[in-house]
Amino acid sequence: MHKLKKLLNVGTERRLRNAIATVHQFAEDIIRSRMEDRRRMEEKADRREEEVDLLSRFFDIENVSAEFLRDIVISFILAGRDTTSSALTWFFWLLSRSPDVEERILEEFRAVRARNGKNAGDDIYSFEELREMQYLQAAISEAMRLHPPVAVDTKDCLTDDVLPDGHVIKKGWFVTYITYAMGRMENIWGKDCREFRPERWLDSDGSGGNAAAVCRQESPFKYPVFHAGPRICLGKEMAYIQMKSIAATVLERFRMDVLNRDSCPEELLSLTLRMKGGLPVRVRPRNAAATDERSI
Ligand code: HEM
Repeated sequence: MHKLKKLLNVGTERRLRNAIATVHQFAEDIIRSRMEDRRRMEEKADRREEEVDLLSRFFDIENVSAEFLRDIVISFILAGRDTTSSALTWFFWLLSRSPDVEERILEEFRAVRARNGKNAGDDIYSFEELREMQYLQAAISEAMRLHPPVAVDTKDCLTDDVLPDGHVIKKGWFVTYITYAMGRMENIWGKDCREFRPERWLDSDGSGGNAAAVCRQESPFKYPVFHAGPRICLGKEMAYIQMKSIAATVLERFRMDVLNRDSCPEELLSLTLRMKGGLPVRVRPRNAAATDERSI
């Protein structure tokens, strides 16, 4: 039926075609506006290397086509936006139920600020300072173990194959792995697999302000949150930097009181694992009176 609908451009196929056109237009507008910025900067001879953004770097590829640029923009928006926001939503919810974890994260901020001769709230954290935040890295990794942004992933087999464990796969079959289930399996993560325990990621337990504790890099085949093998997520490092930067900036300045934190939010499985209804929170500046607050 869908082939007929496509030929006649009716029903769901018509809606799909219109939706694709909207997405393409959105991406093309971003490219046009970036190209104009770049032209203006070049006219003013004001193009500093460190200010060249990711998209502009693709402009420099020889014979790059308009379609290629458009698809790059769409890939990065689809792959990089909903994933990190899903991870942070679940992270903030888990944190609201684990005040001891939050306190350890705040302790880490204080230690990083002190090491770099700064005070809380001075300016946003530098790339190097974010790297030093190994406990925060562990807490975010642990949140994504329990609530992976890409909870289910499916591959289409191009030729007959045999998996390492001997399973035969035929051309055209779909193979699905469920990252969500793998993150909660006792034989992978141990008896406390359902607990939110960032310490499981640290090479030493790091308690008592031990700055040497390092967040372990798990095998992607044990922790396929970013997929594994040759098609592993290209934005993994960028994703950690973004998430740590947002978590650090928000948590250092604000207290996030999650409303209904004792009820478990409903999970919505789409391309990413979303939280039904979002995460309503009451925000107030740290160290401010309880009355000075906003709900969002
Ligand atoms: C918490 C955040 C993120 C998670 C959990 C995540 C997860 C994943 C997963 C599971 C895949 C494999 C999809 C598949 O092949 O079926 C993937 C691919 C990809 N991701 Fe991410 N991602 C995240 C953030 C980002 C960011 C921020 C970017 C870029 C700005 C990005 C760019 C990409 C790209 C380009 C691919 C395709 C790689 C390829 O097919 O060779 N991702 N990601």
